[in-house]
Amino acid sequence: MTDETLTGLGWSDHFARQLTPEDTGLTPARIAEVHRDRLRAVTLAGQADLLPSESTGTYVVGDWVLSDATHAVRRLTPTGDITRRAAGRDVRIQRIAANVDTLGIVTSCNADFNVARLERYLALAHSGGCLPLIVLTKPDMAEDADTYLRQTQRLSPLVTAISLNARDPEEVARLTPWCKNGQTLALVGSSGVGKTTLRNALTGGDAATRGIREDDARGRHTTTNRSLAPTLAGGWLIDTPGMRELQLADVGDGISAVFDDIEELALTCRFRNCAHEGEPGCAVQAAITAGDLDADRLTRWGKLLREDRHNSESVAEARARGKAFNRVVKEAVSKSKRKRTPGDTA
Ligand SMILES: Nc1nc2c(ncn2[C@@H]2O[C@H](COP(=O)(O)OP(=O)(O)OP(=O)(O)O)[C@@H](O)[C@H]2O)c(=O)[nH]1
Ligand SMILES: [Zn+2]
Repeated sequence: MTDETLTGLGWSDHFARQLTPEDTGLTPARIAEVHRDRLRAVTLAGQADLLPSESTGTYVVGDWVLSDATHAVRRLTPTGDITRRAAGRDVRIQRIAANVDTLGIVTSCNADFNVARLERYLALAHSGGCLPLIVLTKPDMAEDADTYLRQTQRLSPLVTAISLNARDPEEVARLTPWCKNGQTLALVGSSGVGKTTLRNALTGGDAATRGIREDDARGRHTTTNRSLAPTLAGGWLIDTPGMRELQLADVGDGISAVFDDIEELALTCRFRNCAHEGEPGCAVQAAITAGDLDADRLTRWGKLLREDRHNSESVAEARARGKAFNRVVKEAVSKSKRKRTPGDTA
């Protein structure tokens, strides 16, 4: 099942390898929208509405499923998941999108620009198994657009950064390499940085942008659907709602990748548990003194690590609590069963 057209939907060997003889008769479908009681999918035959075989919360935009034309019979393991800690008091990891090739991290050349936030998104991209691409919008409105680009390029030699006016379709066309030939690009970033404007240019759509929506007396102001939209270049675009409550959890590997320079230095500190706060023989502090490492960067690394640990620990704790609660319920149920067993005089 390596049909060229399936490749156009984002299919690859990664999914083909998961097929078993039992799947004969089922066809691959890619989830484009998740609704309360049904899934909208794209297939080789066009769009299809499928009934989920698990709770719809199991599926996210970008997932591949095998379908019998009515149901999503089986969900295939994705190449990676973009996740976050769910907003609210419940501690829960929430999948946001799956099978994303490139995470387009959108920020604008103004007050939205924030190095620490970019680093969080880079960690998120790494943990989600996708390539990070930083898109700096509104350079046309900034006097010093180049300084933003330079700061971004300094983040990591592995990061590609592009500065473009999202309102100019010719400039937006520079994003084509990341969303053609079945490639999936997902956009993340604060509200108002230009994601809808980019989406419209890339897909030929006409979703209302923030500028237009502000004139709208009904006060709609956020993009709520997370849908998979075909791009004009033959790829796919996932536009997630403004992730203002982005909380990192379980992305320790991503943080290590983004701050590999510091983690490598830390290996050569005299003490294995060095906190890099002035201990003797600290290689990290030595690098700061020598001007090889930015002290702010060390602070941001520490903050992200603490955030990730806090959120991930809470997740583990919540799981443990859930298990303990289940045990109590089970014990109570089996006790009451024992009581009701006929002939049991105990
Ligand atoms: N001058 C200029 N304006 C831009 C650029 N990108 C976006 N805008 C404008 O900024 C405003 C916000 O853009 P949107 O595309 O709605 O932002 P968004 O990220 O989709 O916002 P949410 O849907 O709330 O997440 C609109 O008025 C756009 O026309 C740019 O590169 N240059
Ligand atoms: Zn140290």
